[in-house]
Amino acid sequence: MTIKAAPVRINSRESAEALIDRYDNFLFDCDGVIWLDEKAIPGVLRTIEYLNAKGKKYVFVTNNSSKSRQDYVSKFAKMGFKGITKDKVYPTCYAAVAALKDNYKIEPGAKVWVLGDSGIEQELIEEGYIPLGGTDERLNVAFNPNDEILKVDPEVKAVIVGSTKEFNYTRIASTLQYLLYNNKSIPFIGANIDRTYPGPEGLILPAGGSVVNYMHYTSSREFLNVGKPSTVFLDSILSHNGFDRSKTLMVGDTLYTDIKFGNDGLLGDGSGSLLVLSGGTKLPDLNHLIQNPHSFEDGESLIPSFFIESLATLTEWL
Ligand SMILES: O=C(O)[C@H](O)[C@H](O)COP(=O)(O)O
Ligand SMILES: [Mg+2]
Repeated sequence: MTIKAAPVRINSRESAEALIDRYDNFLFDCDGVIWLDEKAIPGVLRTIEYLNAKGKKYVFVTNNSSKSRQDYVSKFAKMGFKGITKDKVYPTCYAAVAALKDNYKIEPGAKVWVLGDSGIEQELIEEGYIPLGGTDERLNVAFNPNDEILKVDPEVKAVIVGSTKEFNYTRIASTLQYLLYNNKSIPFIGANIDRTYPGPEGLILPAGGSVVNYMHYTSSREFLNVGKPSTVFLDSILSHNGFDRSKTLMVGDTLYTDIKFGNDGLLGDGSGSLLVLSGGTKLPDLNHLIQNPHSFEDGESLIPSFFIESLATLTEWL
């Protein structure tokens, strides 16, 4: 068994410069790294501008499925980030639709049931699929066992579940009908496994994985996780962008999604993960992991190569 070295703290000009020089490409998580809900984390924009000036390449990889790539383009622009185009943003609503085609060979034109926010619907429509469920207003009602919406449409070819702030019994019950239909034969795609995410005002909020796992439990069905730490997701991002794995760094705030993504994907020749403490993981959490890696499932794979207070701190040292 190999014991992973303790992460290196980026806390000097030399360590910050060495980190930036070492990597050509950066994968940035969003919630907890770039922003907390609708508020940009102070100073992060300056770090991105610094990387632009240095000619570094980067994309954003978020497990959040609530917004489409186009929505993210608008969100970045509103916060003052320049030149963030659709091809630089990888939310899991996009990854889920890619899985329909690549994993399940479901052709555009098919109907897909959605439990999740509008990002999934928008990405489905963009690829020529027909979303059902999702933000349909008929789901915003108190549960009624005679409701038409509980009747399965036999043309539905897959179910996608992701983050939603509209979680109610009518949505759960209607989604369950599809997951149980025809001997549980309709593919079940989950946008992520995140339990929580860091919201505004220091709030820790339920994330998409809590919705996905609710449906996993109630249906007794496994799901395909298309989000971080999926190596399929990572490989497709690296290949779309022509990023050399050994020169790429993953920057995130969650150990079991972001850091595992970078570590399992062997980024930076095995030293390609940077934890920021501006989101859901705090220093005591990291110390607890380092001291007790074996009390976590696959604990060694959760230990970052580097850590820093925030992405903004990187340029404060330069
Ligand atoms: O489902 C969610 O809400 C997401 O898991 C959560 O927002 C994490 O997103 P990320 O940190 O990957 O941007
Ligand atoms: Mg995050």
